Amino acid sequence: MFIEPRVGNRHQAQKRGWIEVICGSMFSGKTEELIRRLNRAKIARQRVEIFKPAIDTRYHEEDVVSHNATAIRSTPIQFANDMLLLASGCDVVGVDEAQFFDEAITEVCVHLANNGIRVIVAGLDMDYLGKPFGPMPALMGVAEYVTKVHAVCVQCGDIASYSFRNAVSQEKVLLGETDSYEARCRHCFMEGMKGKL
Ligand SMILES: Nc1ncnc2c1ncn2[C@@H]1O[C@H](COP(=O)(O)OP(=O)(O)O)[C@@H](O)[C@H]1O
Ligand SMILES: Cc1cn([C@H]2C[C@H](O)[C@@H](COP(=O)(O)O)O2)c(=O)[nH]c1=O
Ligand SMILES: [Zn+2]
Repeated sequence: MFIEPRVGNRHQAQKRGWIEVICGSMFSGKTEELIRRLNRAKIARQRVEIFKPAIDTRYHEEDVVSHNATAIRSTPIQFANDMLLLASGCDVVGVDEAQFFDEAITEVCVHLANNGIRVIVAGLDMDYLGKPFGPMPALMGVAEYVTKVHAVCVQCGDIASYSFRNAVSQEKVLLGETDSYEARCRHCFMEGMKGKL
């Protein structure tokens, strides 16, 4: 489990920022882990702002909601740059579904962290083809802490790192749940892809 780093006495007067990335497949617990960290920050009376891409309205217009129905209020935004203004004056910034944001998100997160903000970003590391998703590799590169979480393969029960798409669509972006996707291990993902290629 991720434990918040303690800032030593020498730095207590000075606000220090950093970047945390939570990545993995669909159903791996990224959103639950993001909400857990943000709730702990709120308990510590830190000022928290949470953002999600405006396109992700699957469960709720505004809340970030996990597949297990845990939820936290957020601000839907269209562009990563929107965070710069909205996050001013806060201690912690949380971002869900980061894979859907434009490439500018990396620079924005670096800017916020350089200005003393703890930035926690959750997102899919791979798309339905098993390829790196959008800005996630760049975000992992600039992060101090990267946590990869795993789902359970619905085919064999092993740990799952892949999001297998059942729906017939080749669009990179296709919002969905268990109706369109399955968490799968490498072996079961490759087996499923054989039938598609
Ligand atoms: N195949 C699966 N493996 C693990 N958890 C699953 C699976 N299918 C559904 N879940 C549920 O999804 C929850 C995690 O949801 P969430 O945090 O929203 O994941 P993510 O944001 O990574 O998609 C789990 O606690 C569990 O209740
Ligand atoms: C693999 C993959 C997923 N998506 C969509 C499907 C869901 O709406 C989100 C992921 O949500 P989660 O919180 O991680 O479960 O992304 C997509 O658009 N394209 C893909 O390749
Ligand atoms: Zn499997």
